Amino acid sequence: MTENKGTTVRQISSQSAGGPSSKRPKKRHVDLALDSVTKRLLEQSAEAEQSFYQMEEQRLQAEDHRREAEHARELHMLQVLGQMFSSIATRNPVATATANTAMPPALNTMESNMQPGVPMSASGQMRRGRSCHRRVRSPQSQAEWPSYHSQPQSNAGLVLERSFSLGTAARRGMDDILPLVKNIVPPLTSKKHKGQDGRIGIIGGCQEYTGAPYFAAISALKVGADLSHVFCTKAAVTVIKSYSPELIVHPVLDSPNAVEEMEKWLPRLHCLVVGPGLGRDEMLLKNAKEVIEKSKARDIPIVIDADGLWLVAQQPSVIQGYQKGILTPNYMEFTRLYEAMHHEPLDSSDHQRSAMELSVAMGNLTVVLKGEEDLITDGNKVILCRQEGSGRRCGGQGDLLSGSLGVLAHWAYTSSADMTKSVNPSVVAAFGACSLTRQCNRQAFHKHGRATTTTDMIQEISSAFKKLFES
Ligand SMILES: NC(=O)C1=CN([C@@H]2O[C@H](COP(=O)(O)OP(=O)(O)OC[C@H]3O[C@@H](n4cnc5c(N)ncnc54)[C@H](O)[C@@H]3O)[C@@H](O)[C@H]2O)[C@@H](O)CC1
Ligand SMILES: Nc1ncnc2c1ncn2[C@@H]1O[C@H](COP(=O)(O)OP(=O)(O)OP(=O)(O)O)[C@@H](O)[C@H]1O
Repeated sequence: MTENKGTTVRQISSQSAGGPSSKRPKKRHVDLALDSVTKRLLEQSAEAEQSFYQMEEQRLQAEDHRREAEHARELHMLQVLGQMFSSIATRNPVATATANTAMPPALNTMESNMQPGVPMSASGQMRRGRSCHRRVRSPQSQAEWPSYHSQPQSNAGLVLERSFSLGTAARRGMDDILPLVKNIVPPLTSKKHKGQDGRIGIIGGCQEYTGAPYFAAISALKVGADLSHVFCTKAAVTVIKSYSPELIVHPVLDSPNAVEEMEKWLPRLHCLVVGPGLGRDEMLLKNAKEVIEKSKARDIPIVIDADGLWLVAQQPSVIQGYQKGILTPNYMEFTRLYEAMHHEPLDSSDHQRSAMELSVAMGNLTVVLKGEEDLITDGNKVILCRQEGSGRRCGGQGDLLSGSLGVLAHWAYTSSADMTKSVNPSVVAAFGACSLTRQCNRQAFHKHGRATTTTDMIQEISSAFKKLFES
C-alpha cells in the first residue's frame, strides 16, 4: 500500500514535474503569453507617451498664441498712445516747445546711457519731464545726446516711437540672449581636470541662516561647478556640512583672522557669491567687505545678494564701479539700495527706469531686479526675463539664483567675446541664472504645487538646464 502510494506519488510528481517532452510546450506557451503582454504594455506606454507629447505640444502652442495676442494688444495700446501724443504735439506746438526745453536734464537721466533702440518703458518715457537727478554720467552718453535733438520728430513722437521698441526689443532680447547663454556653457570632455569648470565661493551662513548658503552652494554644483566652498561662522559649519557631503565648508567667517583665512582661498576661486545667510552682524559684514576688496584686486566676478546687499546699501563704494560686480536684489533690497544711492524715495511706477538709474549710479554694475519679471540692466540696456515660473514664492529661490549666477558668471567671463557677441558677460550670465531659476520653479511646482520648496527646485536644475541650454 505504502509502496503503491509511493509509486502513485512518484508518478504524480513525475507527471507534474513533467519530462522534457511534457514541460517545454507549457513554458513556451507561458513565454509567448508573457511576450505578448510585455509587447502590449510597451505599445501602450509608447502610445501614452506620444499622446502626452501631443498634448504638451498643443498646450505650448496655445500658450504661444496667448502670449502673441497679449503682445499684440500691448503694441496696439502703445500705438494708440503714440497717435494720441503726436496729435497733441501737432495741435499744441507751444507744449511741444516747452517739452523740448524741459527735456534735456531729464533725458540725461536715462537716454544718455542708452544705445539707440534700447528698450525703455512707456511710462518712464512719458514722465520724463519730472525732476530727476542722475548722479553718474558717462562721456558716451553725452556724445549721444545731440542725436536725440536732431530727430525731426516732436519729443512726444520720439518718446513714444522709442517706447514701441520696448516690448519687441525686450522680447528680442530674450531670444537673442538665450543662444549666448548656450554658447558659454563649457563642453564636458575627458580632457578636463577637476576644478576647471568652476570653483565657487559663497560667503554667508551664520547661527540663524544655514539654508541660504547651502542652497547657493549646492545650486552652483548642480549647474556644473566642480567645487563649491562655503565660508561661514563656526556655529553654522556643522549644520551646513550635514546637509551635504559635496560642499567644502570653512568655519572662518567669525574667526579673529577671518580675512586672512578667506584670502588664502581666493587664488583658487573663480567667482564669489557674497550674502546668502550672511546676517547683519557688524563684524561679519566688515569681514565680508574686506574679502570683497581682496577679490576685486584679483578681478574675479562677485555676485552680491541678500545681506551682502545690506552691506552695499550702507557702503556702496565697496563694489561701486567694479565691472564684474553683479547685484541681485529683490524688490525690498532694491528699494533700500536705490534710496541709499539717490537720497529720494523710489518711484515704484517704473521699475525699468529705476533699475537703470541704480546701475548707472553704481558705476554701470549689472543689476538684476527680481520679481514677476526679472529685470537685468547694466545701465545701457534693460533685458527682461519672462521665463514662466509659478505662483509659489518659497524662501531660498534667490539663493538658487545667486549660486547659479556665480557659475554662469565664471563661464561668461572666460568665454571669448565671439561667444557672447560682445554683450556684457554679466548680463548674459544673469539672464541664464534668472531663466534657470524660473524654469526650476515651474517644473517643481508642476510636481509639488503649493508644497514646492527650494529643495524641490534644486532637484529640477539638471533637467531645467538641459531643456533651456542644451537642447
Ligand atoms: N533657509 C534659509 O536659511 C534662508 C535664509 N535666507 C536669508 O535670510 C536673510 C534675510 O533675507 P530676507 O529676504 O528675509 O531679507 P529682509 O530681512 O530684508 O526682509 C525682506 C522682507 O521683505 C519681504 N519682501 C520680499 N520681497 C518683497 C516685495 N516684492 N514686496 C514686499 N515685501 C517683500 C520679505 O517677505 C521679507 O520679509 C538673508 O541672509 C537671506 O539670505 C533667505 O535666503 C531665505 C532662506
Ligand atoms: N512674482 C514673481 N513671479 C515669478 N517669479 C518670481 C516672482 N518673484 C520672484 N520670482 C522669481 O523668484 C526668484 C527669486 O526671487 P525672490 O524675489 O524670491 O528672491 P529673494 O527674495 O532674494 O529670495 P530668497 O528667499 O532666497 O532670499 C527669481 O528668479 C525671480 O525671478
